[in-house]
Amino acid sequence: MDTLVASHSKVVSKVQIGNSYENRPMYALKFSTGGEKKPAIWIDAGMHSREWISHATAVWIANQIATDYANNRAPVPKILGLMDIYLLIVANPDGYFFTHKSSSSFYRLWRKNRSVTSDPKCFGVDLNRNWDAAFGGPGASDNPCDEDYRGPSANSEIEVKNMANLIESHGNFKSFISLHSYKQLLMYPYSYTGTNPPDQTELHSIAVAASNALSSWHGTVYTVGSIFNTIEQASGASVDWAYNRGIKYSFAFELRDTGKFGFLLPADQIVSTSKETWLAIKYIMEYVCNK
Ligand SMILES: CS(=N)(=N)C[C@@H](Cc1ccccc1)C(=O)O
Ligand SMILES: [Zn+2]
Repeated sequence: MDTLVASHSKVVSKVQIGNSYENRPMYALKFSTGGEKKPAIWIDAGMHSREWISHATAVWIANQIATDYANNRAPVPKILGLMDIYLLIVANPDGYFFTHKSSSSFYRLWRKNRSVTSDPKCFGVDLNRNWDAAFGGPGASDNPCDEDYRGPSANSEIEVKNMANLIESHGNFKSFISLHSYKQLLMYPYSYTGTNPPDQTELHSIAVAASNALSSWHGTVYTVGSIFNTIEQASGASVDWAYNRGIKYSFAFELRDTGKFGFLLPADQIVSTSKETWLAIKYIMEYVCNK
């Protein structure tokens, strides 16, 4: 991040949105051509720490946004002329650190954050169940030892609080994109209910077009739909929270693959995954900035 800011200081800056539970700084990259409170686009990665392809893709995309802007390559200059982009590469720093402590699966496949819970044997809250959106409903667990433990209350986790605070205090986000892995899905709200969101038709058509752009690169096939219909019911999810706050263009990606490697996607797929994902994200951003 520091290298990117140093080499593109006119358009990229680092914003500390707070610290994690274990006191690691949470830095979002802000891409802006100036102006106050311009409409903005949010992209986060790594909410689930074992989904390493999401962090890697976010790093690649950060560099792509900066270099496309510097080289005046469409549509980035147009997008940044109208909107700011906030990119949080590591939404769960403590979990990410934990996944690097050992290659044994207890560490490498850690998903949650690392907060102490009411059960001394079990650490961590699933940050994607801790948001104030149907919190505590079906699609999350109240057992601290479960992978989808929602936490004691909505926004109980400092990492979620930091993200929600930035988005709320900014108040002018138009799009919210959350990168996860794996399963190759491009999804929109809701996850807490099977009821269609009011903007389902528009969100579905954007997601279909974006996934077609993605597939055009390497032939990777994504499935498109609401989170509830496509992957599972989940309460307390970030994308539902964003949509309920009026951030209409809210999406979640499940990046490669479909299970051959799963969370252990080999590093030699990082660049091709990033390039195809960028085509989809670029499509969404351009659509939003034309609205
Ligand atoms: C495989 S996974 N854990 N990334 C699937 C991910 C699905 C989801 C995305 C967005 C909103 C709600 C739910 C989750 O369980 O949080
Ligand atoms: Zn995930």
